[in-house]
Amino acid sequence: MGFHAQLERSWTAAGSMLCVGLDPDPARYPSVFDGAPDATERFCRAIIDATADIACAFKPQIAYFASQRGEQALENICTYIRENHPDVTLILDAKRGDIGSTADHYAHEAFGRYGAHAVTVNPYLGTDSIEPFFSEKNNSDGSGIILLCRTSNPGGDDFQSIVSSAEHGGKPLYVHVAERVADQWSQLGECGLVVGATYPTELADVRTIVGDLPLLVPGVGAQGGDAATVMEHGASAAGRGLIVSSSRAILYASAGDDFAEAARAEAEKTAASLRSRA
Ligand SMILES: O=C(O)c1cc(=O)[nH]c(=O)n1[C@@H]1O[C@H](COP(=O)(O)O)[C@@H](O)[C@H]1O
Repeated sequence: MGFHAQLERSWTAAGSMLCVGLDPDPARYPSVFDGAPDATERFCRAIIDATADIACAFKPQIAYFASQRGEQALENICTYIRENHPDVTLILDAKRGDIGSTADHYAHEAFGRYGAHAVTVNPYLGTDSIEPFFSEKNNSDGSGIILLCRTSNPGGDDFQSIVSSAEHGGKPLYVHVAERVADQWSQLGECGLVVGATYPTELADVRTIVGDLPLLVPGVGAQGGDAATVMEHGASAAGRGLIVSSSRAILYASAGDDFAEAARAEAEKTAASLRSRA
């Protein structure tokens, strides 16, 4: 099943557009995991099982695993999600982007090794850096890419808000990205875009440009974005179209033995603001 069809299935099954970000930081694990060699895998599985029925997506962040030599744990967790929670969309947050010959390997990593339904990709190397993600060799299941458009961090302004010359339309760079994805890259394969919850005006602009394409919206919870505002500015005409991601606020809702229950309670609170209207 392709990325977009999988996402429709997930929105319906979860009844919400909440994505739980998996950013496992050993320094913040509850003490029950002290000294456990498989702590990362067990911590993530506990969070996954506690939230799977109300989450449309899980989004593991690859750096959190790679920095602790945890690629095998990531692989196991991805397999666990695909096998035990098939209704939930698996998004690998890797923010890849490179020349075609290298992008080929990034695509194989995301879809072949980790079995992701979609992977986050940096658009700035252009069309030939995107094509390998959609080649038959790397992607026979219709997996998708989610392109960074207007990121949630303040420094996103440094480049993404620069307005092009009149010759190029006199628009901010993130608008050029949205237009390119909507008009051209969506013809190559199934796409989505990243727009931070912390920039609701830009979120509304991007929604207008890209029609029904899915928007991954990080920045609620720890970064201060508001879920209800995201719904208001970012939902598609059908009241769907969003993957609203929160990581730390859910993962570390409690440092005690009740961490999984606390994670669920926090996830429920956010999901309630993100109920799809369709
Ligand atoms: O692509 C992303 O997921 C992403 C894009 C963006 O613009 N901002 C952003 O915070 N993220 C990721 O989303 C997660 C946010 O985590 P919390 O702030 O703890 O919810 C991190 O894993 C970030 O790497």
